[in-house]
Amino acid sequence: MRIGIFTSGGDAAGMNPALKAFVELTLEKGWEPFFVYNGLEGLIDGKIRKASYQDVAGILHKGGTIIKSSRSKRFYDYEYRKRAYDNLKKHDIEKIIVLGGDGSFRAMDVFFEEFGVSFAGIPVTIDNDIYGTDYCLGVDTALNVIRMLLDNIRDTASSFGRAFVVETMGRECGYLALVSSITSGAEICVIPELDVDFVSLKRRLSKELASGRGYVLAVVAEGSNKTQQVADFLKNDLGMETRITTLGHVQRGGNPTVFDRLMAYKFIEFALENLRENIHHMVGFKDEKFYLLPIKDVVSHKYKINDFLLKLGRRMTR
Ligand SMILES: Nc1ncnc2c1ncn2[C@@H]1O[C@H](COP(=O)(O)OP(=O)(O)O)[C@@H](O)[C@H]1O
Ligand SMILES: O=P(O)(O)OC[C@H]1O[C@](O)(COP(=O)(O)O)[C@@H](O)[C@@H]1O
Repeated sequence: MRIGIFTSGGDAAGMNPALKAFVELTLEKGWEPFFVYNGLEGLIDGKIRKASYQDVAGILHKGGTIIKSSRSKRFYDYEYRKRAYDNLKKHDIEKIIVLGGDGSFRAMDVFFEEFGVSFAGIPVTIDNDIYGTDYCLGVDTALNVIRMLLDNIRDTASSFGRAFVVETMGRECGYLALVSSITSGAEICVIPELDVDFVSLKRRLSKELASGRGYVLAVVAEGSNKTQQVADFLKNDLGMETRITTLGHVQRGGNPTVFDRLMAYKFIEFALENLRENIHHMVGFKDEKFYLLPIKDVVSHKYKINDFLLKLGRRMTR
């Protein structure tokens, strides 16, 4: 059997370990692994090549994706999806594994409906915002990168007695900011999922500053659109010298953590074990178990951060 794999949408650490696992486990099964380079764009352009052990040697520790990723405007048009299908047929590729987010899964589901190409989607995004899975590959590495950066910012914040507003990525989801706030001991956490009570915050932080607090760290999710507002609050209401740091794409890079490397193997193994005819599902990880969820269920629901984490985060909003 010939199986293709591609990486699509925002890259994340864990993609390379997953590619390595894919080649090794596919060859062990006596199947033929193929790489589609450059995501959906490469599928349209026929950038498809048989993969070998050599291709995946020495990549386990690398962030990003050695086969490149893309966002594709063309894939929204039937004409280009047909071209993509013809490319797969040319190589006799029967099934696909896609490493990406819900956008990529949606794209492949449309493709499945039109051409019947079975596929398994493995959730990979630093945002950890996909319905049906507690964990998306790459989020652990991103959180560790953010932790390191927040620790660095704390060093300078405390040295100067300043307030820092640190903006994380995450699109509309506050997961990265929330977990980072909790695990870095931030004083303020602002995410789209929680309301902020600036009056209570002022009361609490004024008291703390009066009794010796030397600096303030606020972590703000990009999706809340409140970075400037929080900075203005710290400057005007608390009278603090304030700086904004937007972490940006540094959060997407870095070598994958042990956890992401291990999870990459587990996700791929489960996907290959279940890559039957007519599969058009995501491999989810819930309550410590892998399972399959139809893509239509994934894309028709919104991911919700669990209540326990939200409860911990709420303390930093007031
Ligand atoms: N409804 C759709 N029909 C066709 N292609 C789609 C559809 N939705 C998403 N895509 C394709 O999937 C790509 C990846 O989606 P995107 O949201 O950018 O990333 P992610 O997979 O990380 O969520 C898009 O650039 C687009 O080419
Ligand atoms: O790299 P780009 O195109 O600037 O996109 C930035 C976005 O990609 C992400 O890093 C990852 O998002 P996806 O995994 O959904 O693609 C977001 O957190 C961020 O908002």
